[in-house]
Amino acid sequence: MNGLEVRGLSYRYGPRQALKEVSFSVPKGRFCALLGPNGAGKSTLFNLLTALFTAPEGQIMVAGVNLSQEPRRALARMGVVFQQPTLDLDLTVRRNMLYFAALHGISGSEAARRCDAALEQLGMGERAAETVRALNGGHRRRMEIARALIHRPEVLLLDEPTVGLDAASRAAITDHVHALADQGLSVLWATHLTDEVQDNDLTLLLHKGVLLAQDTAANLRQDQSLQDAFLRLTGGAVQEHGGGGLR
Ligand SMILES: Nc1ncnc2c1ncn2[C@@H]1O[C@H](COP(=O)(O)OP(=O)(O)OP(=O)(O)O)[C@@H](O)[C@H]1O
Repeated sequence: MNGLEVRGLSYRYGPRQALKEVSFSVPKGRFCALLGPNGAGKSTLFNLLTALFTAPEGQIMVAGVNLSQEPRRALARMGVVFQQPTLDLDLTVRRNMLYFAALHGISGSEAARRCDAALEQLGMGERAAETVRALNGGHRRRMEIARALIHRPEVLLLDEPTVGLDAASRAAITDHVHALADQGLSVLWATHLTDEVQDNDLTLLLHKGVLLAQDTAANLRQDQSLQDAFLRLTGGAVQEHGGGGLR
């Protein structure tokens, strides 16, 4: 069974078609990079996958559960890291985590155990007692990812999670999330930064609402850089931007 399965998904803002018949799947234990320049439709796709928008056409299955038919069950199988941080800066890392656990109906020693385990997975175990305000941007992001794991989801969605971070923090976070996929999680990672994608990753290239390609990064790029492969596939619509980015 796939972690995430999307079939024939379309979405319009009035006359503007933001997504057109998008279909893809992310198997269990795979890291899937959703690459696209600004305006490609990544945020629209995320809003549909997280049920913030309702899809008028198409089907989304989360770990085998139909999102439109059983939203609560489907969302319970999904962890989400949104582009905008949503942390209480004045609480400790642990308090933030426990609050989130409580929202999922997890409390007491079970919540404490899960909180410690999730923080360890992101290399954040020693930071549990610090207030979030004292953490740097990279550690705050890692904490948010740990928090998204506390209810043990099967699918993890991340919407441009490294925006605004330095190169070292970006590399640490991408490595941690690749390790989570290796442990069995299905990961969908939206980005416009090609250097966050590894050769073995599934890669979706979204451009103007259409999936132009889906394959491993190695197959897509062949003997080129991924950046150059994108230029080829998008007919030059994607331009180089600092840090291996697409705009
Ligand atoms: N509320 C809206 N009303 C009308 N058009 C919209 C709206 N939101 C997005 N769009 C359009 O839909 C298309 C897809 O936008 P979307 O924000 O999903 O792209 P994106 O890949 O997330 O881009 P970015 O990286 O800039 O966030 C774009 O053409 C955008 O202008």
